[in-house]
Amino acid sequence: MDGQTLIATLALGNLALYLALLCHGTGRRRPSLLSAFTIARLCQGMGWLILALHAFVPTTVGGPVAFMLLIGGAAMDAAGWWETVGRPGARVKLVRAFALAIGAYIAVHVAFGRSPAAAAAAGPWVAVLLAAMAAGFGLAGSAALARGWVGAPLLRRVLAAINALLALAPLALAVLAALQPAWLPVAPAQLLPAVLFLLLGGLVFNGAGGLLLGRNALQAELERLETVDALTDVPNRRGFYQGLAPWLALARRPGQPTALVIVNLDGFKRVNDHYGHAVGDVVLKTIVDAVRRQLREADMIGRLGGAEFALLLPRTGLAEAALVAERIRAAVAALPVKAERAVINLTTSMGVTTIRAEDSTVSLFKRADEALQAAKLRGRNQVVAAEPPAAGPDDEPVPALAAGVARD
Ligand SMILES: Nc1nc2c(ncn2[C@@H]2O[C@H](COP(=O)(O)OP(=O)(O)OP(=O)(O)O)[C@@H](O)[C@H]2O)c(=O)[nH]1
Repeated sequence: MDGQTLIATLALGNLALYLALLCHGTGRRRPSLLSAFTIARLCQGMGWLILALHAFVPTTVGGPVAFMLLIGGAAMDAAGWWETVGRPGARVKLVRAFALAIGAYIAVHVAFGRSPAAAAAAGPWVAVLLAAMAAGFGLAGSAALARGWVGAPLLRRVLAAINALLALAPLALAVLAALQPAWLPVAPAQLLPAVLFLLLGGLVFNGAGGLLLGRNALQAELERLETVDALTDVPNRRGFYQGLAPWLALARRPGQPTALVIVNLDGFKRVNDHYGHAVGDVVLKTIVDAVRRQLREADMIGRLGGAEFALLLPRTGLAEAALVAERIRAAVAALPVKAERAVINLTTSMGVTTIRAEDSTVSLFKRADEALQAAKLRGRNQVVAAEPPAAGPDDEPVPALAAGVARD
């Protein structure tokens, strides 16, 4: 294929991908009009199109505009890779770097554009400058893909390597053409189809690779949401039960006790009714954060549903667990939650128990729930501990509960 056909193919390929990305989006989800990859495809499609239509567009204007669109597309591709690995903030830095690149290119263009002789002499170095800019953005994308190299999926590592190659190969050729053209096997102009061919391969590989990476990320997120609550980012009921299972098994052996606390927000329905669901969500997240701050590293918090949470406190007896619960109750009661223009104060009721040798998940939660219902019945904003198991003749006496904590 000759250079012109390859340029037209690159224009068509980028614009076709742009249209596909525009139409992407399921159900009520809007097409990804502003996603970095969508902008990148539009920029590069237009850049290559201007070059393909060189017979109709004056070179003095068309050339610089096309190259800037191509470099802008490379910057957006890098931003897209950073978005793919969960760092959308990188886009701002890359846009700033692109603004600097434009400034440098315009300065060079103005400096050498006045005399045709100077422009011809500077030509190879302008090519080096453009290749260096593209390489910089290509390597920025490659760095995003290479994050956490050892644990990263194979596809990401291959994409990182290919993008680094696609960034460095044209730069190396441009430098060689400027410094030692005699070392090149063919004239620099004849290398153009090879470079374009490489870029075309990169477009197809990156398009397919990006799509597969996106699908993998979605799959991983769906698997995560099977055990994690999307709103509060703590284990959901299933995740909590999974974390609880080994402790239930351990309780069959004599040893350190493990406590379970059920936490329920008092009158949470009124928050939703009065301020709306969005404010209710903020309140839930803020209270989960406050509770987390009161827990140890080994403790676990999970969301059972609605405004109800469970705490697993390993190596904690009934009296100590009641103390922890009381500390959490006081912390939440003293916490003013700021949401929109409202400041909301909420209280919690809690039921506390410890895992017994004969417990199943059902019997354990039933006991903690009964203690919680007792706390609600006694007026809310309090902690109630379930009755400890009846002591056998050889058992140690059960220690007294903390002052201010009731026993069911
Ligand atoms: N904002 C928000 N609200 C939720 C969510 N899940 C459940 N809810 C609401 O949480 C409220 C739970 O209320 P309940 O626990 O039944 O009752 P309450 O008003 O807290 O009263 P008591 O528990 O009796 O003190 C209901 O209004 C649910 O609609 C959620 O993810 N976000």
